[in-house]
Amino acid sequence: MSNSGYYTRRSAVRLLDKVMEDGRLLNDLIQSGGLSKLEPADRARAQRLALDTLRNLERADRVLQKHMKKTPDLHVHNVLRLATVELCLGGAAHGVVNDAVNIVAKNKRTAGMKGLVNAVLRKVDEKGQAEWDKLRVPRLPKWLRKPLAQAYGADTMLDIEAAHFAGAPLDLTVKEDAEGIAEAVGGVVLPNGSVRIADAGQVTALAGFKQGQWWVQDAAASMAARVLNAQPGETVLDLCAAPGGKTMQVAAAGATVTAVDDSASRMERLRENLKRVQLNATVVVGDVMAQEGQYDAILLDAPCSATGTIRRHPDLPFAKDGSEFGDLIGLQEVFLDHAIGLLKPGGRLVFCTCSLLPDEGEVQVEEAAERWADVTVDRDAVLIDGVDPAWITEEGGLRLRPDYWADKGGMDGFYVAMLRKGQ
Ligand SMILES: C[S@@+](CC[C@H](N)C(=O)[O-])C[C@H]1O[C@@H](n2cnc3c(N)ncnc32)[C@H](O)[C@@H]1O
Repeated sequence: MSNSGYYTRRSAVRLLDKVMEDGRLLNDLIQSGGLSKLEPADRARAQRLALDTLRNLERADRVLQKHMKKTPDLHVHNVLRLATVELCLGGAAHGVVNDAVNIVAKNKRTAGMKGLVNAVLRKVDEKGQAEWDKLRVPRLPKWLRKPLAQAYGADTMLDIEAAHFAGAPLDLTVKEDAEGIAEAVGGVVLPNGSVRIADAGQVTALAGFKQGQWWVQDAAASMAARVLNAQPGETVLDLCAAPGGKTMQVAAAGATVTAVDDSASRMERLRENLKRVQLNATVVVGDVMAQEGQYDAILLDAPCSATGTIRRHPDLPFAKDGSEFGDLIGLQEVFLDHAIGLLKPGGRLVFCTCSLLPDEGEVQVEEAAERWADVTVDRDAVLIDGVDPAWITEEGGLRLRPDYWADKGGMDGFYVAMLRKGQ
């Protein structure tokens, strides 16, 4: 790391503090300028340091416990955690330890801890790496581990945690010619038609970005629009659409799309995305519940706990505690009922969430089918390319998990189901 290492590391620690203290998500912090004072290369490094620390937090704490009598305050603890992860992943001790000591020393509130930070990190440097290699794969915090273990069993839970720890490759959804694009970007075509790149580097520098030939979207998330299977000329309502990964798939299929989302800033990104890939949609910044009309097909990608995306967002288990999930589940139910009301007779609706919690997937669909006498779950519709029939659940939806396709680099946790309205 260059001599800007100090500012980079201090910024990364500040991100960690805000995730853990204020429950803020890393992406939101970065998008609202959390790293704006850094040069682009240092910004990327700070983000990577924060992500590495969160992914390895349990391991860092286990190593630190051995060399400290008491847990220090959160900020000092985060300085130690970040440095421990760097040291144990092979970082050069001189820079790592000096910067950690300076971060603590230059803050009046924590200056008195600089001796401790120095002493602890010297011990971590001496012994940490040998201890590190013997540590277990980090586990999810109890509040999330418990419901997931209940849903999937203890063994699967370990597989899911291993997938979270492994992180995620970059997946692209292509407009056309997956083989050609895979060759151009040095990737492979996945069984569902997405293109996967193991070590992508800067996304905007990849072949075909400027020409709008593809967009970034996890392979699992791309399954929702594939299940919807929009046809040219159909009217499709994309509810909760921003930043538009699925809108672009539906528009690319030739359907007439209306994309709705109540976040003006996220819809600005959707507009930019549509422009880059040269596709069209009617863009509505508005509430799901305010939508009217009748559509051939609807895609509802409801706001959810996002617990399926922990591979990419290891901050989530530390920023959240599950307390807002009840409200989200309530919202999903209300949105689902409103969306069903907007279907033409004979119309179809895809409900999806990037959640691993059955309450945000299987249970929603099962209960909606009970509430609506003229709505059925179409279990054949989810059997698309790349789907193992064993992934189809009792009520007829598709449960995708991070431990699936383990040999290919996994996939996000996701749920998709197709509901059909009677004539
Ligand atoms: C899972 S994200 C959507 C991702 C998007 N479908 C895609 O593929 O890129 C959920 C979205 O729901 C939107 N949302 C939340 N509450 C909403 C509401 N009441 N009305 C409209 N959109 C809402 C959020 O702004 C967020 O963009």
